[in-house]
Order: sequence, then C-alpha cells, then structure tokens
Amino acid sequence: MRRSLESSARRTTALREILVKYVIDVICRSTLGDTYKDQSTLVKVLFDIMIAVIQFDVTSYYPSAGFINVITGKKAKWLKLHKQFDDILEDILEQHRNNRPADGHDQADLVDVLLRIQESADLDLPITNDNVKAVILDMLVAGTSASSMATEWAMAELMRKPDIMKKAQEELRTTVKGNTITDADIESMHYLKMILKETLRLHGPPFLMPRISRKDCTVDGYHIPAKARILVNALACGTDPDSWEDPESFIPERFEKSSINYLGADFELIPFGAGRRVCPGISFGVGIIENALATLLYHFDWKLPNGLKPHELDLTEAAELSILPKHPLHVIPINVPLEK
Ligand code: HEM
Repeated sequence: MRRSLESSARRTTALREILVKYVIDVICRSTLGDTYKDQSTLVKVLFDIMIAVIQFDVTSYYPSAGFINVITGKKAKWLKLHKQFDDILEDILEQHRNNRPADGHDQADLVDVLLRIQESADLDLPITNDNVKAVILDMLVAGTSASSMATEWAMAELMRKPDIMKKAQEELRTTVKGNTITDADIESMHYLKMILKETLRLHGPPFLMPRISRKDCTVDGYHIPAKARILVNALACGTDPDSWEDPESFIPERFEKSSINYLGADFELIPFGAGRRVCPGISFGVGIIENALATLLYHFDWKLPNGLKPHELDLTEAAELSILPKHPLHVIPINVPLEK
C-alpha cells in the first residue's frame, strides 16, 4: 500500500482501490499462506463481488420479483461472478493439495488446516469441498469489504477534520521510531483507537443484522412474535441520541472517558454485531484497519484535489445495504521523508 501511494505521490488518487488491494493482500497471506498466484484477477473479482453484495436486491423483499434481476441482467452478472470466483477457489484448493506442509509444520495456513481436517477419518459430519470453499469465501468477502470501507470512512472523516488528523499524526510521529510501525507502537496509539471506534460508531460497514426471535416478546411496546425475522440496525444504535451526545458529529474524544467498546457487550456500539453470531474477525479487522491508518497517517500528509476545502467534502452515504461513501474518496498523498 505504501509503495503504491508513494508512486502516486502528489497526484489525485482513488483511495478505495488501494485499500481493497491492501486488505485482500493481508487476508490472502493469512488465509492462503501467500498472495494468490493471479492476485490481480482475485482483486478484480472480489471488488465486483463487494459491489454486488452491498447493492439493493429487490428479491430480498419480494422473492417473487426475481424476473426483474433477469431483465436487468443482474442475474447473469452474478452467475458469471459466481463461476469466476468458484474457479479461483478450486484453483486455491488444488494448489494447496499439491503443496502440503508436513504434519505439525508451523507453516500450515488456514486452508491447509481445513484440508487436513477434511481428510481426517473420524468426523461425524464430513467436511465437503464446498464447505472449505465457503470458509475461504467468507474470510475474503466478509473481511475485505468491511475492513476497507471502514478505513475509507476513517480517512474521509479525517480529511474533513484536519485538526483530528493532525492530532493523530502527532501521536504517531512522536511514538514511531524509523521506518517500521511495530505492534507495540499501534498498541500505544490511544487517539488512533478512538478514531477507529468513532468511525465504526458512525459508519460501521454492515449495519443491518438479521435475527429470528425465539419466542414472543415485547420491545418498547412493540409485539414481536416468535420466529419473526428482524433486522437489528447497528447504525441506529450508534447514533441514538438517548445514548450519545451530538450523535451525528465525528468526535473521537467522546471515548476518552468512556468504557464503551465494540466487542458486543455494549449495545450502543455494535458494528461487529453481538451474541452468538458476532463477527469472528473483530481482532483481525481492527488490526487491519489500525495498521492501514497508521501507515497512511505516519508516512503521508494528505490534501484534497481541485482546491476542495475540508468542509466541502461530500460524505453522503450510498443508499446501499452496507453503507459506503457514495463518492469514492479521492485524495492527494504527499510523502513525508523520515527524519529519524
Ligand atoms: C471493520 C471490520 C469488520 C466489521 C465492521 C465486521 C462486521 C461484521 C458484522 C456486523 C457481522 C454480523 C454479526 C452479527 O450478525 O451479529 C460480521 C460477521 C462476520 N464477519 Fe465480520 N466484520 C469485519 C471484519 C471481518 C474480518 C477481517 C473477517 C475475517 C477475515 C470477518 C469475518 C466475518 C464472518 C466469517 C462473519 C459471519 C459470522 C457468522 O455468521 O457466524 N469480518 N462481521
């Protein structure tokens, strides 16, 4: 990510693509053990899936209206994407089957482990190839879109609030020594962590979480029958004026004296969900975003293109199922030479 930003220094740059590539790279290395051999095709397909997944789909509300997706060509596009991604997943499995690390070898990645479990004879419920592919797909799709979108939102908010960006950069530039930002550096970045919480409060990427009620209950005077499908709106929780002062404003300092966290125990802030289906990738996702933000803010200064003033930056949300900035963030990176 740093290299590609350095190569576009002082030029208007679309941050979204760079972030998506970075996140896919990190997730591939930890899931597949390395980047995929045709990483650029993987990035392109995942990018298309990410856009397709968050788009409004009429059949989610009116299942009988499937013909609309046929007429508009959406269905053909999805089938093509499905085939493209399935080919990639088959290829990944094949590659891993042909290059197995020895048992107990500490270089085994997630796919190696899944394949080893699949082959162990004593499973009551056998794991199929499709099961393994579904796990890889979950990791790549769920992880990529949410983490890259959250980072884009954080940068968009910081571009609009230069004072907050400056404070975060000062924290980084007085702590980090030299070229490499270490895990210990990130751990001590209290302000950066508050920025992340505030970003997820206002822009938690997947904001509607489906649940089914186990029994009849009443909430706030509304009767919810057993087995009703309900959508929990994380964004509404994060901006509820009963829980938050000045809820629509981006103020990381609100977390200075607050113990509210996003781990699923505080219902005012549930960007990762809560309960049994809470996001299993919280630490991974947080790590990805913190590292991305630290790199962006430590190594670069940032300007808006075309003389745009910070307050003129349009942070309108796209009216999709998962909210991403309607206008992809375009910024100008300025490489900061290291003094130390
Ligand atoms: C900022 C980053 C992320 C956010 C905001 C986020 C958010 C969420 C949310 C809201 C859910 C639904 C939880 C619920 O229904 O209670 C979820 C599920 C999930 N997330 Fe994440 N996620 C992030 C990063 C990741 C990463 C990096 C991975 C893995 C690489 C991941 C893997 C998953 C999976 C597999 C599920 C489905 C869990 C299930 O249904 O049991 N997520 N995520």
